Amino acid sequence: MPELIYQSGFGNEFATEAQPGALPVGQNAPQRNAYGLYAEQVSGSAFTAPRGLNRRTWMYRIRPSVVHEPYQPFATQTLLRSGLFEELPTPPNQMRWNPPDFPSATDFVEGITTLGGNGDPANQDGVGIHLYTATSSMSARFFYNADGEMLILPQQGGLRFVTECGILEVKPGELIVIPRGIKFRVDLLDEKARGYICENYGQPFRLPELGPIGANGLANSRDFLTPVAAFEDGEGECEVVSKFLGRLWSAKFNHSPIDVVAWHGNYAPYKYDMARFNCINTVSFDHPDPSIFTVLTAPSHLHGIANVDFVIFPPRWLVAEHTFRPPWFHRNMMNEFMGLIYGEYDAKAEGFLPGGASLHNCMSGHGPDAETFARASAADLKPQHIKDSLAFMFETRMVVRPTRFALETKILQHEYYECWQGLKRLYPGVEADKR
Ligand SMILES: O=C(O)Cc1cc(O)ccc1O
Ligand SMILES: [Fe+2]
Repeated sequence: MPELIYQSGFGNEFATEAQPGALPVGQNAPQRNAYGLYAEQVSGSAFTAPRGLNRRTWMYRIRPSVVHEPYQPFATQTLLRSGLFEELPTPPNQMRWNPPDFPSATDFVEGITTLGGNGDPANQDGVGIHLYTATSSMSARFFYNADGEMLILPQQGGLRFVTECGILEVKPGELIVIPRGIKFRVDLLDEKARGYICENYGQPFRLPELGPIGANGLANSRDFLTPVAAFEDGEGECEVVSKFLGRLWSAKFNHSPIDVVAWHGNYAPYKYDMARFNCINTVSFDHPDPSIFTVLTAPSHLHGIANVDFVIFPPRWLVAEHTFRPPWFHRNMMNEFMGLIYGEYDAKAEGFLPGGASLHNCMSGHGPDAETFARASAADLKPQHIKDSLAFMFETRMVVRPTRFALETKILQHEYYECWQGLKRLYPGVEADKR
């Protein structure tokens, strides 16, 4: 496969054609399109959304999207769940999971396993939080999600996304976002694949405001990559799976839905290499709230309160003076789901594994484990490089309600709470002086 070509910039107005002259000039809907293509607009926002938030793409395709047989319920039982997430009561406990095993002969869609979520796709509010494991490519199956966009984080194994807008490849350390409704197929680049998905039912992810940081920094717009047009002229039978109001549906197509020869617009998949994140942090003392590490934010209707923030803890230098450097003890209004792409997270000495996950919900106390607390309280505060580690957080406004699977699976660590039980009373300071 030749090296893939991408267009750069977050939410740009892109224009791309896989055959010369396929894109009309000066208008969107000519009476007849070049090559006998059909024009189709895909809107990712209301027609009337303000300019800066308006998202739409014009596609020039071999057949319009409407040409298919009716959708039927998807026959395979999967562990994919959606809001309202009411399978079981949500305990206020801190929770942590080991990485999931790899099942055999499961593709990306069949292998999506929901750990929890909040809100309701019917209200376009909230998130679904999933793990995926895959051991086979999707071949003649395609997928689209009408319930939300999907931010996908490979943790093991590379993935090729063959989408209506073109082809993207991602490996662990990169993220990919597939907008609501865009069809795609996932092919494996390695034998096995595993990772995380944040399904965002709400307003699309955008770059956070930078405020006093200035015009540059954190995730820079030019590092987001969108594919160029690429199409399949496939006339064979295939299946399109739709996630619609929390359920999976399946329809027969007599052609590949990846038949977009040209497109222009600002509604398209994108990827980002998290190694490009320009990490900003203290050069004096204490450390800022983890919102300083926000890569992307999806706002809610409440000003300043995200439906979900995507935050990373990338390799960086710790230089804070007279400071307890790991995450402090805390309780939050927001709800924190964390995962680990590789390495070790600086708040946990052990037990939080690459491919695993943790959940600390509204007002549930958490922070460094006893071993980390002891070590960091006594550490020699010379500059320290956190390298080879990438943790992330989906920080969301509403309580993340675990699924039945999440609460009953053997990968749930029932002993998680023990990691804090060694935090002995130090008051009135005699022991503290000795530590
Ligand atoms: O809980 C966590 O590990 C994430 C986190 C890190 C930090 O430095 C401060 C707050 C916070 O929620
Ligand atoms: Fe936290």
